Order: sequence, then structure tokens, then C-alpha cells
Amino acid sequence: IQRWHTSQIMLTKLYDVQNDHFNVLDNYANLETKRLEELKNYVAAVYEWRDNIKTKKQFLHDHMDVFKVMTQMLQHYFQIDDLIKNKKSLEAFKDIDEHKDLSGEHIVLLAHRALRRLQLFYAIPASDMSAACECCVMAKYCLEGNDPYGVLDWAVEAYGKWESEGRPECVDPDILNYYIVSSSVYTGFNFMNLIILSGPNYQEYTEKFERYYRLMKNELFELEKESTTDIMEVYEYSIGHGIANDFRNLCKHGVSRTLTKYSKCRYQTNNLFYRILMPFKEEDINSEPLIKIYHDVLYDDEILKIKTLALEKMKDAKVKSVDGKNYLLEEKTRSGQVYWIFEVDAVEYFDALNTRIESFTGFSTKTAERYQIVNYGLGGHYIPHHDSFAKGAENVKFGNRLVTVLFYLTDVQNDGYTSFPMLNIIAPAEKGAALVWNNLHMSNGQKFYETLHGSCPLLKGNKWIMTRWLYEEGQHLPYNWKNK
Ligand SMILES: O=C(O)CCC(=O)C(=O)O
Ligand SMILES: [Fe+2]
Repeated sequence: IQRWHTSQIMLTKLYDVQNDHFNVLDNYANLETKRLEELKNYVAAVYEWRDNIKTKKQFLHDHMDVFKVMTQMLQHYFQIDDLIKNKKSLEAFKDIDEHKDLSGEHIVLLAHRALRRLQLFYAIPASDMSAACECCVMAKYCLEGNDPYGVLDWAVEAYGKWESEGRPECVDPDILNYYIVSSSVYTGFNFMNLIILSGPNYQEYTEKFERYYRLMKNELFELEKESTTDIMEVYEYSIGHGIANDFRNLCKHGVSRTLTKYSKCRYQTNNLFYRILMPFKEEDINSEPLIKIYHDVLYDDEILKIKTLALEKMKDAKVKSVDGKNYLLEEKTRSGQVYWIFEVDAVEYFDALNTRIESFTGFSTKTAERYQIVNYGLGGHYIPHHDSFAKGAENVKFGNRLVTVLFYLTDVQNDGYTSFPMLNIIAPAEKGAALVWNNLHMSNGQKFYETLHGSCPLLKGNKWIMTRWLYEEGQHLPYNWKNK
């Protein structure tokens, strides 16, 4: 079953598929209208025929005429039958069958999760987010996702807005009660008291609360449901409370990059003769580990080509399980769509890009991994991690990921940063720029722990990146990686 999450490709696909559906429906409606018109015309013709016969009357006497009339009457039925069964319009519907999975609620499920993730990560109150109807839907999904605090957040909000918005029909207070009571029973905390204390119309519901409460109590205590852990808990588990918090703060507030004696911008030719005409715009971000931004190193026409190449083939991003054996779909650590480009698909163009990367990084791309394209949609993120492999997990032929070259294919305003929580650094997503950093100490190839980085959950827009990892093998290094 298709996972309809919030990346640009998925949204475009959903839009296109729905568009196809409506074309089919339009075609169906036209065929039906035509059929009904034909049916109407035919019935009118039969009436005329009948009136004609009636006035003549003589058909009752002539045996040939009787036979003719009866045959005609039979013919009428065949014709009517054809028009009623309407094969053509039914056939038009077959085109919809293959997209059947569009009519399920799973379509919004991942968008809900993305919204909830953003809400928890950035600590956004539900009141700032939507109207009563959406709040109600959010409460429902939170209940289904075993997220009782989410239910409370959204149901309380739905109650309040239901009142202030003149009680829209999309909000059913009975259902809200049911959600809240379930969550109360589940967590052992009586959320109803909170609602009753804060709500203006509580009397009329008190009785219902009681009823639901008893109902749920009987049903739910039997079930040993597992509560979902929220995104921050997953982050804390993986990188520790302090760093998770630093990451969150960086994503939330950003930092201004100040120029110090270690941090400068310059035109860089790297002693390449032809770069005198078109030097790289190099910006220092950090010295230990070395992090730099190269502005305008990927051109608009290239970006368009890359996106076109990847568009149809993007797959949900997966992460390695703790034991490193399996790939898991775990949206709380990473969510987005990914495609690893086959360079053979576009040799003529990647040759030039490889050369460019070699000129601004000074490292060979001969042993690099394939280019990886990622598209993050609403709520898309990547938990802080190291790009280098743990000891023992390196590539046997080429060693470890020495350098990361991360291209931004879109601008993202005010969020969607690449953040380095241990360095208190963010890099804004700037179309055409490449963020480059060393994952390993250049002197001995040991892992640079401070390169821990992640992608902030995306609050708006879409973020596209392309990554190229350069390996130890084939570089001029002061150590031999095979003897590390
Ligand atoms: O999207 C980003 O900003 C970071 C991506 C990243 O760290 C990775 O793909 O390894
Ligand atoms: Fe990374």
C-alpha cells in the first residue's frame, strides 16, 4: 500500500492521481448524460410510434401487421435494455480501479504524524495550528496512534473552537468525549476534569462523560496497549537529553553566523588557472572539524535535471536498525524520500560535477558513493547522526566516509537547516550551495564526534538535497586507512 507522506513528489503524485480520477468521473458523467438523453429520446419515439398505431387500430385485424407490431415491441425492449445497462459508461469506471487505494484514511495518516511531530518538536500549541474541524481529526488520529496527550491537546482545542466557531457540524462532541475518556482510562489521568473545569458548557456533558467513562473502563483495561514515544523521546534516547535539546533550540531559533578570525568569506581559485575567471565563493563555518559552504556551485539547469532524474524513482527513506542489519521505516528518526542516482544515467553531466567537486574540495571522487537525492516535506527531518561508519562497519574497499558534500537544491526560509548541535552551528538551505565537512580527523582518520548533525523538522515548503560522500581510499592522507 502506498505511503502518502508529505514530500513534494508524493503531493504531486496525489494531486495527479486525483486529477486522473476526476477526468474519469467527468467522462463518466458525460457518457451518462448522453445515455439518459438517448433514453429519453427513445422513449419519446416509442410514444410517438404507439400513438400512431393506436389511431390506426387496423393492426388488430391484419395477421402480418400483428406480427410486425409484436416484433417491434420486442425490439423496443432490447433497445431500452441496452440503454439502461449502459455498458460504455460502466467501462469508463474501470480506469479508476487501479487507484482504489486513494479513498482510505491512510492518505492523511502520515500528514497527521508530520504535524504532530512538528507540534512536539517546536512546542507549538494546538491553538496556533488549526480550526475546530481539523482539531477534531487530529484528536482522532492521536487516539488511533496511541498518543493520549495528543488527544488531550487537540480535543480540548476542538471543544473550545467548536464553541467559538458557532458549533460547526464537523465536530461531534460525543466523539470528542469518547476520545478523551479513552485517553483518560489509558493514562490513568482523568482528563475530563480538566475539560470540565475549563469548558463553558460542561453541565450538559457531565452525564455523557460518566457513561463513556464506564464504557471505556471496561473495554480498555483489558488491553495492554503500548504508548507511542514522541519524537523528542526518540531523539533523547539516541543522542542524549542535552544534545537533543541543543538541536531543538538551534532549529527553533537558528544562530547568526558571525565573522571571526576563523570565519571568513573569500573568492577561492584553489590554484586552478581557469577558476580565476569564475572563483568559488567559499565561506568558513568552522575550523575543527572543518566545515565550509561553497555558494552557487550547482546551477539551476543542473538542479532541474537532477530532480527530473530522481522524481519517478524516489522511495521512502529508511534507517539502519540498531544491530545494523535491517533497514527500517522509522519516521521518528528520519522522514523523507530518497533516491541514489545511477551516474550511468547521465554521465555527460555528472562528469562535470565530479570535476567541480574535486576542484573545491581538493579530494578525489573516484571512490565516492553514488549521489543521494533526498526530498523532505512538511515535518520531514533527520535525527542528528554521524555520516561516518562505526569501526568495523567501513567499506572494505574504500574505507570510511571522509568528507560529506551536501548540495541544497531548494531554498528553505527560516527552517529546514542542517544543524550541528555539538558545535552550535546551523547551515541554512540555500539553493545551489554545497555544505562540505570532514567527518574524520585528517591526521589519523579517527571519527570527529563533533560532526554530529541532523536536518531540522521542516515547518514549511519542501527541502531537496543531494549528497556525495568521498571516501578515504584514493586520497592523499598522512595515514594509511587500512592500518587504522
Ligand atoms: O538534510 C540535511 O540537512 C542533512 C542530511 C544528512 O545529514 C544526510 O543525508 O546524511
Ligand atoms: Fe548526515
